[in-house]
Amino acid sequence: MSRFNRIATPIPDLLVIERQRFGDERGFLSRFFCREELADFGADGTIAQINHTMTHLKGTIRGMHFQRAPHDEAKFVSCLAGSVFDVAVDLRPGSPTYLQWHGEVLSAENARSMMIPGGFAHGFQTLCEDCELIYLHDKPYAPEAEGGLNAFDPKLAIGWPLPVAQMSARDQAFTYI
Ligand SMILES: Cc1cn([C@H]2C[C@H](O)[C@@H](COP(=O)(O)OP(=O)(O)O[C@H]3O[C@H](C)C(=O)[C@H](O)[C@H]3O)O2)c(=O)[nH]c1=O
Repeated sequence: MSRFNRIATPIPDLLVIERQRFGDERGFLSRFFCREELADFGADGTIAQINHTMTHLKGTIRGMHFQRAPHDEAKFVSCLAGSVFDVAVDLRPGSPTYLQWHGEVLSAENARSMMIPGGFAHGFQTLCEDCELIYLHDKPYAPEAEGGLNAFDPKLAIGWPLPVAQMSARDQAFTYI
């Protein structure tokens, strides 16, 4: 019996994973990640780095970030506090869904994660205050290989749900495609 539900998206290989919860009067236990079980969904299972972000202001956008090959990292993104609109953009050369984006609400409540293969840009907008995300990366941080898309690039036309409340200067400065 798998402890994860696999939810397909319109972009091949980009998946939403829903964690099952085993509840009792104390609360619940859920398996957060499982190399064996998620391998069935195409996850390589290598974890090179785990990052944790806290974002205080509702409406903040972080992204859209990626690392260039050979540092192009797969990410397993989960929200453990609050709720975010999580977005991945397909940057894989030759992909039939090249430059298409898909967004999902990830929250502490819905126990959903975005399983993002290498070759995607990633970003999110917070839907409430004090949102905490955990990222599992299959390759280490390589600042020299970092790139970014402008979250408001008309060529992407990402449907952010809220007016933007805050963005880093770096993110604001990303040029349009
Ligand atoms: C990504 C990363 C950053 N840093 C350092 C670099 C900066 O001094 C500081 C903040 O980095 P940055 O402003 O790039 O953080 P975010 O804007 O939240 O970027 C992240 O958020 C978007 C949505 C992502 O998908 C990426 O995982 C990541 O790029 O942490 C590290 O030391 N290690 C790391 O792995």
